Amino acid sequence: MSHAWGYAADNGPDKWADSFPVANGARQSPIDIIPGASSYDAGLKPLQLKYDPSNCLEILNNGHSFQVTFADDTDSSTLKEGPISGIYRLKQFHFHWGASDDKGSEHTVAGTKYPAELHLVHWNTKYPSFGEAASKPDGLAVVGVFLKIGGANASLQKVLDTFSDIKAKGKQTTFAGFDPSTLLPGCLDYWTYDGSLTTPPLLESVTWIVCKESISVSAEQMAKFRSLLFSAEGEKECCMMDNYRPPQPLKGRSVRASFK
Ligand SMILES: Cc1ccnc(S(N)(=O)=O)n1
Ligand SMILES: [Zn+2]
Repeated sequence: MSHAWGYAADNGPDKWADSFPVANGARQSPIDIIPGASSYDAGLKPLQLKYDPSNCLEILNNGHSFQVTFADDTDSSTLKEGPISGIYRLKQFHFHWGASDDKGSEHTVAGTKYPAELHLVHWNTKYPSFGEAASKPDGLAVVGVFLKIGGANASLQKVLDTFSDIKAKGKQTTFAGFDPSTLLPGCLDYWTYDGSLTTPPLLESVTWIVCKESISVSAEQMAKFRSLLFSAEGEKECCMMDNYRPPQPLKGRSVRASFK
């Protein structure tokens, strides 16, 4: 791929292996989660997510999605327990979504696609930084939450209200005091498996933790997601949608469930 990766026909997921051969690796993400084929593991602990809103810094359109970035210089916004050992710090959260409400999530559940999926990205503090951790097999832990069409989500609306400031690629704005735990479902039952980043560089360093319960989003709010642009100011406008990678081969991996 002579040009930057994206989600179009000429630079999308089917082309990523040209520049990132790990795209065909043994532990790629996302996957189709088949509940009946997952195995309940009584040894899996409840997730311990503790976030400090004062760590929330800014929101950025990075040309592939938008991300909310957190200060990660202390252990004040962390993921512990669950399937992981040690302390993982929250680095950022972002979303993936579709051009219509019948698609958009990266993980699927017995083939069911959701209109969007939230990813909360954490890195293992046994390593000195996110960048270092991202190259280690136990370096990252991403909590995935499905969005399902229903009532408007007041917490999500706080994020959507910044979109006029970050419409184009490269735009960012201050976003302080947001508590990402308000985007979590009430029940934190989860599936977990060993996987990868779902966008280049597709590093196989992620312990995936996918929540069984979804959060709500209204159809109007989903339309707002699609008002963002893949393109930068001055470029031909290209609406940001269908920024999801389809499920990848399981290649013998097992998926464990924290619930019966
Ligand atoms: C930080 C980061 C980079 C690439 N991909 C991901 S993702 N979609 O696997 O969470 N996160
Ligand atoms: Zn993601």
